[in-house]
Amino acid sequence: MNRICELLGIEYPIIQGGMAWVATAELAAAVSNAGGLGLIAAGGAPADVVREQIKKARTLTDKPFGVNVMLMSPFSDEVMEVVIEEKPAVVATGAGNPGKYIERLKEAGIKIMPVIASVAMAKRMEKAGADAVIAEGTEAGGHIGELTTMVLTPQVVDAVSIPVVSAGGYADSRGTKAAFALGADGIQVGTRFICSTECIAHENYKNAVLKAKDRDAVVTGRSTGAPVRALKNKLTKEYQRLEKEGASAEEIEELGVGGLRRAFQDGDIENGSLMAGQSAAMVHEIQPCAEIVKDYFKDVEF
Ligand SMILES: O=C(O)COc1ccc(-c2c[nH]c(CNC(=O)Nc3ncc(Sc4ccccn4)s3)n2)cc1
Repeated sequence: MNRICELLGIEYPIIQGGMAWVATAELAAAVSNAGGLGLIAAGGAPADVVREQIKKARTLTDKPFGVNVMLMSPFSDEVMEVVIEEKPAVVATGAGNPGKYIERLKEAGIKIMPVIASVAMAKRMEKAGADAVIAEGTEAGGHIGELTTMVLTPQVVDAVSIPVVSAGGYADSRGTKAAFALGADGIQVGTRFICSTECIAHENYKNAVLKAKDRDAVVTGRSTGAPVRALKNKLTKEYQRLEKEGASAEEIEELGVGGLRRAFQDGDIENGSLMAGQSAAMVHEIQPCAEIVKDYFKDVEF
């Protein structure tokens, strides 16, 4: 039995990435109904919004689903309180160290799967009691680490004995086979699910992903210590100009605030932050989640 399927009680060892603004209850429920594990993104939302999303997901699926808590959010403490009360099957975390929450999450019977971008962090999370780790390579969209999926995954597999989910750059079943060859127990996918029928991202955002070419998912913010991968547009060019001129972190941050909302809600594909990973160039159609999940496991033994 596949260790991720066993741990989470799911049919396919695929997790939908908890992308801020993009991963709503509708998307998470669709992926869970398709046999994977859907994650509701807490993103930067306040606790009551997350509670309402969990309740909504419960009306849309009776399969396991989770919540992805972005630890850079100013609301992360109160969001975690709601998660401990509402008890979704799983909590994934991003952009930080969930160590201080792990004991109470375990007491609540919730599985914990932190995203990590280094071997040291993977070891720290195993020691802290995580049930699995999501090793995310720099190919991923959004806030990223420096190591590629190809070298991070096998090193994390060698470093910990808990199940490893590999994330970053997975676009089709060739990637799934590669992930298993690298020793992973499952994969996490974000970008391709933006182009799912059930995702409520603006059509312009989805079309920008469909149009992306191999080098269009660029990184900004390395100079401020918060590297973020998004599709090349006026905003990323402005970011890169400021960074080249040695602008302050505040000036650069200022540019990014509201970037995700402008892209996701307003469909402003020039001034919005079109967060997406390098797999965008391999996404060619908008499909229902059920078709996407099946495609990742076409002719794949697990
Ligand atoms: O050492 C520590 O304390 C923590 O170390 C870590 C360092 C990095 C990570 C990490 C890397 N990737 C992830 C999971 N992915 C993400 O968290 N991706 C994200 N995308 C958009 C986000 S919201 C945002 C908006 C503007 C600027 C930055 N972020 S968060 N976590 C996790 C832990």
